[in-house]
Amino acid sequence: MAIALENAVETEVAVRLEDLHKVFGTGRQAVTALDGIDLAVRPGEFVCLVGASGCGKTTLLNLIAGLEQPSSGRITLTTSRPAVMFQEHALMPWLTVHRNIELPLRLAGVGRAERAAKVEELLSLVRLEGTGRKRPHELSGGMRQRVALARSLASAVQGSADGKHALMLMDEPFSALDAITRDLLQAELLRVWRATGTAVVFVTHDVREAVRLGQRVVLLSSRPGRVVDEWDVDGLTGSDELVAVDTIAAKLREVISTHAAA
Ligand SMILES: Nc1ncnc2c1ncn2[C@@H]1O[C@H](COP(=O)(O)OP(=O)(O)OP(=O)(O)O)[C@@H](O)[C@H]1O
Repeated sequence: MAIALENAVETEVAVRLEDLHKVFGTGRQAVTALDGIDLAVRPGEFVCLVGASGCGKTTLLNLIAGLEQPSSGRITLTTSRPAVMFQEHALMPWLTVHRNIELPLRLAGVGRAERAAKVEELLSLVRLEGTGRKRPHELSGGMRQRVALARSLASAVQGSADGKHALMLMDEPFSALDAITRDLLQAELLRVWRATGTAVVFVTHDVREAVRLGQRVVLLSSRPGRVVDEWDVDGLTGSDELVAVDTIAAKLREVISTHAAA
């Protein structure tokens, strides 16, 4: 069980998971959430994790983020400390948008002038110019998630200032939004991802979202979570994209029904 930080330039892997296990509780109460996960993510790669509810997607992100410790196995990050974005925006309600976004920079000891410039840049990147003085409750749900995205980017990009690759871990960040807002934010995320070159591990139970966003889709089985299959979906459009969605959704249904019958 180890989380190793290595020099990014020496390897083409941003994240490597080797035979990762996670068991919650002990004895008869024990729940095996993850049962031997092997996965590698390249620098700048966008990987989507899909799977049925309870298959361990969030647990996997928490392990990569260092919020939980693995029961066994190895996690290697060549990146700076990963930035995390959850379904709930988790903004500080008493802070303005500007203050929320600059928080990771402040914690990293970045000077005032540089912080201000960076926040302006990030606000423009997520198309929220002019909202810096507002507080979260004055914004729509979609705008709040944009602020959360900007804050995660601040954290990811700041961490990568030392020359390491950036990594963002996203746990169903758009699932609480209405379909139109979700669609817009997916497009925004892709634009921002291309602009920043950060690696992304994105958890969703929505296969369509996974195929639209990801370069690679990884399917996890349910309890215990294992990697069942993966698909290269980079650059698919039109009918190819629809075929990929159908194929992955069929496999997901199969995994769910196998689990239900077990
Ligand atoms: N802190 C914990 N203590 C005990 N069991 C846990 C804990 N966290 C997760 N689990 C269990 O581990 C399994 C995986 O949970 P996890 O939240 O990672 O799944 P998930 O795929 O993210 O689910 P969902 O899609 O519903 O969010 C579940 O059976 C869950 O009950």
